[in-house]
Amino acid sequence: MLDKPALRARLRADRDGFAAQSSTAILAPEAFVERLRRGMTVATYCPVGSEADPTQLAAAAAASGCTLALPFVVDRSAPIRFLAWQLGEPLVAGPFNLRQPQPTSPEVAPDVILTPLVGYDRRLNRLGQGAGHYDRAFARYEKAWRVGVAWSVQEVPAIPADIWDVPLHAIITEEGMLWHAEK
Ligand SMILES: Nc1nc2c(c(=O)[nH]1)N(C=O)[C@@H](CNc1ccc(C(=O)N[C@@H](CCC(=O)O)C(=O)O)cc1)CN2
Ligand SMILES: Nc1ncnc2c1ncn2[C@@H]1O[C@H](COP(=O)(O)OP(=O)(O)OP(=O)(O)O)[C@@H](O)[C@H]1O
Repeated sequence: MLDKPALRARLRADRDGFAAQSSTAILAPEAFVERLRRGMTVATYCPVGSEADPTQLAAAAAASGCTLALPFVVDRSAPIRFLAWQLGEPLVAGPFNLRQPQPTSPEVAPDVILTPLVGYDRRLNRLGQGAGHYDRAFARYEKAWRVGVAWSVQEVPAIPADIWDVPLHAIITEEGMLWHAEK
């Protein structure tokens, strides 16, 4: 099995290749929308490069009366903070080519975390950027519903999991939603 750095390099290249020739979008599956409730806080993200675009999921959450939030990071080592944000509200340039909310936006606790990822497997293990930002956020907000968002080309047979890796509850791709119904 490839180690995490080798798998990341290969999957980033696969994702770039897929995004360059594809014009599909990720739509909000019914099973996702059904779980949303008015007043929930849903953390989305602004895609960078060839990452899957969660805009339709965020729009469905806003339409269901949820409050949106975006991750805010300062560097590799400091944890993510989720800051309140509304669709269309201006963003500022951050590290790693990210676009982030104004740092003065209020911090919020997410009930649903739409999570970017580099790779996933059908057991809902996730491979991220390697900074541990989301793994640490999952440990802090352990009750949140963890939903990975990806292109289907990012699926691999098995992600090598470390002890701190927290599996997802669901993964949404352009092909639909993969999840285990108990959570
Ligand atoms: N769109 C988006 N927002 C996000 C993340 C993410 O993965 N995607 N994060 C997830 O944790 C957090 C930011 N953390 C990050 C940590 C490391 C790198 C990083 O190492 N990027 C590579 C380039 C990746 C590529 O080529 O695709 C780099 O800068 O070399 C990026 C983001 C919060 N916001
Ligand atoms: N709960 C945690 N508390 C503190 N450090 C953590 C925690 N979870 C992960 N880390 C640290 O984060 C680093 C990166 O982990 P890993 O390579 O698994 O990241 P990843 O799965 O790519 O995901 P992501 O960066 O998106 O969370 C590791 O050095 C690990 O020690």
